[in-house]
Amino acid sequence: MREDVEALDIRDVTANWVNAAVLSAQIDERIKALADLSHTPLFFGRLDYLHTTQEGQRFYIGRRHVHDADGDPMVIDWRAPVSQPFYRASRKDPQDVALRRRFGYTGGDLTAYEDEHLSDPAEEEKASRLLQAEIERPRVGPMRDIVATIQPEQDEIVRSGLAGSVCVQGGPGTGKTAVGLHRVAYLLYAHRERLARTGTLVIGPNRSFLHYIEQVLPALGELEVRQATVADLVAHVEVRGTDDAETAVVKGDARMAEVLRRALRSHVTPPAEPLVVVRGSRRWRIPAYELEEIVTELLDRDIRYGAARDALPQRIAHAVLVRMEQAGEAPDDRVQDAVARNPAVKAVVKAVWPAVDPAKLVLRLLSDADFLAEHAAGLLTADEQKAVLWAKPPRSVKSAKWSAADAVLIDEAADLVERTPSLGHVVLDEAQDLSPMQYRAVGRRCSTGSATVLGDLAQGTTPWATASWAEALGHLGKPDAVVEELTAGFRVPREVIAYASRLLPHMSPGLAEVRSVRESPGSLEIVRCGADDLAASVVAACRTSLEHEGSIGLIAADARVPVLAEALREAGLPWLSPGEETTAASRLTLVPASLAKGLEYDYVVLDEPAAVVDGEPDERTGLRRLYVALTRAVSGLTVVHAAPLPSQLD
Ligand SMILES: Nc1ncnc2c1ncn2[C@@H]1O[C@H](COP(=O)(O)OP(=O)(O)OP(=O)(O)O)[C@@H](O)[C@H]1O
Repeated sequence: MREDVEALDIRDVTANWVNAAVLSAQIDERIKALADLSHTPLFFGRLDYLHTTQEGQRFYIGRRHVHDADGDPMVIDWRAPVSQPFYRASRKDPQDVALRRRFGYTGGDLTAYEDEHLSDPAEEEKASRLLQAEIERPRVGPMRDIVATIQPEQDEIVRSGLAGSVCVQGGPGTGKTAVGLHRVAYLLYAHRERLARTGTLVIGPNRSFLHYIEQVLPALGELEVRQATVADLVAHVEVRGTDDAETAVVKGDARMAEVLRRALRSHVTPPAEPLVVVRGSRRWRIPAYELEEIVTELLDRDIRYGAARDALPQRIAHAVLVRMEQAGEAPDDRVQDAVARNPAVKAVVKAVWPAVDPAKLVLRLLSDADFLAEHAAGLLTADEQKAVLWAKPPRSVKSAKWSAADAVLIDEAADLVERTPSLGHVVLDEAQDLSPMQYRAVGRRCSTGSATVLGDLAQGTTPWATASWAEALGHLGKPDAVVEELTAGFRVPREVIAYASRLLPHMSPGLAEVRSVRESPGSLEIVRCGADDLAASVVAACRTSLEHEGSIGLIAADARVPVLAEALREAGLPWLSPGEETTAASRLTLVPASLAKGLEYDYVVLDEPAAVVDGEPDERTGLRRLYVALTRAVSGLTVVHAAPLPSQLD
């Protein structure tokens, strides 16, 4: 295929040099896309259909489509409809599949295969060893794709249609992130043209997380997907300030949207004076009550403040034209445009419907107690108003110490003034941590598209973390999204997840425990030491973990990170920070507990669980943070503690 593209002669098919340059750039892209990747085999599966239906057809399934010299398919793209039974067929529902074969590779070499004769009642169901080997394959570098081993319940989410939004609740390591990314790849395949026009976006909690997942889609051949944090989306101002929890909760509450709406609309002042337009020798007069009718009509219609402001001069001009017609004139559109641009009309618009800068509007709300009280009446209590008001009001938008929550308020105000363009599809990962106002900010970026919302209520660690998906989806503007639950755990071995799940009843009662698909006895070790030996014991545990292949994460309460960094330095153990790529030479990452969410390591050493819990403002958040830290390990977890373990782990 590559040689075919390389041999293309475009001299006779291009009309001019621009065409030629564009076409040859496209050809270069195609050649690049067809490059061999030494560790990525062309196919990972085979399906043989029963003779009765597909004439005994046999398909090889891979990451991309491959055809032979005659153009006949040799490998089918995993996203094509014919590939679907590879992921979905089962003994209960064989979907006409006689044989499903999975291929195993080591490096780029074919080293194993596994057969299932789905239509043979005599054959027993067995757990896939290739799946287990794939999960336990040591990790170096960023997250990998899972195309070869997507599970049936995951596949249903991956292939659900573009029209509907989906929300996935799933415990740690159930594959939510993987499913979300593969869904984007699937949607781009199934709706390529539409999404190329409207765009797709993946939203993650922080830079290091985005860095960790950024290679998955390119490895599947999808290079066009944007990635961002919520903060990136609302970067209208520079964020230099922070809020205490109480303030941030009020600022993130959906009631703030109504406060902003009222405050913005309060800028519209009913006209008190009539309008007089002079044209040539004639004067046209529109009385104040008629201007007011026009303004009221625009206010009542649900259009953006800015759009209404743009429409107002034409509405007024129309009223003038009606007067002209009544007087026997025959004005045309050009006259209407000229009237709309008349200085008298412009002056009315400026007085009645002034331009509003979103950041200035928020600045005033947070600085001016009376202005806030007027628009928050009946919405925010006196205490809540006090919580959001700045103690020392800044002088200008530039000098204000905006917080992350303020930036979201400005985004809301900006959208009230001018509609935020919507993308075709948005994937929102770690969604449980968003405030209602943040959900709204994401929601307006997919208002005419659809969303995939991924999260785990038990891992919510912000003071505003959502308590129910129904509520969150309401704020997102997708109340009809289907909520799916993933309960099979791929990352964390059974023993470790069972240990972490002891926390569930104390922090998120009612949520289902993850069922691990992997039994790995000996994967959990708990080491007790004296307070003076803690750092040394942690370093020793890291050394032991480093004897294994793969990545090692040392997770600790944020406050303990400097102490441990020093201990590692003294011991001569090099380490990385989250977001820095692990390599074969550098495999140990020192992870503050606040950044551990969404990440994973082959072996994890967890420093002093009690400190992780105590690092949070309340016990529930502390236990949730600990739950996140306890569920990052793929092959082994060593917990090292000097202080007593939190009693909920007993
Ligand atoms: N079907 C699968 N085949 C192979 N590996 C899988 C499969 N599903 C998930 N995994 C692996 O399990 C691990 C956890 O997946 P992922 O990070 O997507 O889970 P998550 O639900 O987002 O976890 P968390 O809640 O901790 O963020 C990853 O290494 C992923 O590649």
